[in-house]
Amino acid sequence: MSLLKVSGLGKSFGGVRAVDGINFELPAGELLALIGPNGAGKSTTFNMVNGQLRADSGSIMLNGNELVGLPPRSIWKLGVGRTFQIAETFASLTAVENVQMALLSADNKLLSTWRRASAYKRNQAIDLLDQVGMAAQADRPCSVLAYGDVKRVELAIAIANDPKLLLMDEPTAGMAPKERNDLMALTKKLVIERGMAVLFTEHSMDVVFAYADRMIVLARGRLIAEGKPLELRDDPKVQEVYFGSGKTFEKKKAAVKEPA
Ligand SMILES: Nc1ncnc2c1ncn2[C@@H]1O[C@H](COP(=O)(O)OP(=O)(O)OP(=O)(O)O)[C@@H](O)[C@H]1O
Repeated sequence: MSLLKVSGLGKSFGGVRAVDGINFELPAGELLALIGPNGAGKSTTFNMVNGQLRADSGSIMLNGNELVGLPPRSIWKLGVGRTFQIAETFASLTAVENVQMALLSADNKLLSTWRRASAYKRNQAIDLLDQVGMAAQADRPCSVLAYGDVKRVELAIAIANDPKLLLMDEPTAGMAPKERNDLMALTKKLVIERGMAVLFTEHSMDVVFAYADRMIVLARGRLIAEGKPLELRDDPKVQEVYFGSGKTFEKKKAAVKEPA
């Protein structure tokens, strides 16, 4: 049985069918990329899986539990984690304190009850930092860390609750190629070591081809293709909506920065 089974999932905003009856499965231990052009329905799909948006139709089963209709915290408790962007970490806290905060939250403890803040599960927090290669920088404030290192701390925070499924929304956005590869290699290592599944959106096709075990392609809310990335590269439907435009997302983004 797959860890995640999405069936007939749909969501409309007014007259726009943002997600139009999609089906896919994700087994444990797999890195699955969700790709598609702007407005394809990727974020809407993500937000339905983590409970921020309620689906209009369909089902999202995690290990036999229906997630549709549950609030985000219940979904998180059932084992769906997500990475948060840099702005959402506490930059003035040290790396280990950030992970300790995540452990507190996982244990349902409030900050006000955290009497000995610096002592709370410090060893466990250091162990999590060790898993992402950041133990040596545990006591440095996140504000002074390199961008790629902050991303590693974010990963440690995301795995503090021991998720079965980790959602990563554009994990490598804004990173240089070397940092991207390091982060995705680390993600792959965690997937293998922890038997965790990862669903991620990604604009860099290089990252998808190098690291995703499988990918699903959305266009206008519909799932138009799924399979191994290198097998889908030549799929005419994928080329038409994605590569066939002659523009990758990267080029599009670069074009925006160019003077008119
Ligand atoms: N809150 C909302 N209200 C109205 N329309 C929305 C809302 N959220 C998304 N949409 C519409 O739903 C469609 C899918 O949007 P979505 O953000 O899921 O796409 P995406 O694939 O994540 O795009 P991008 O790559 O640009 O982030 C789009 O037409 C978008 O305008």
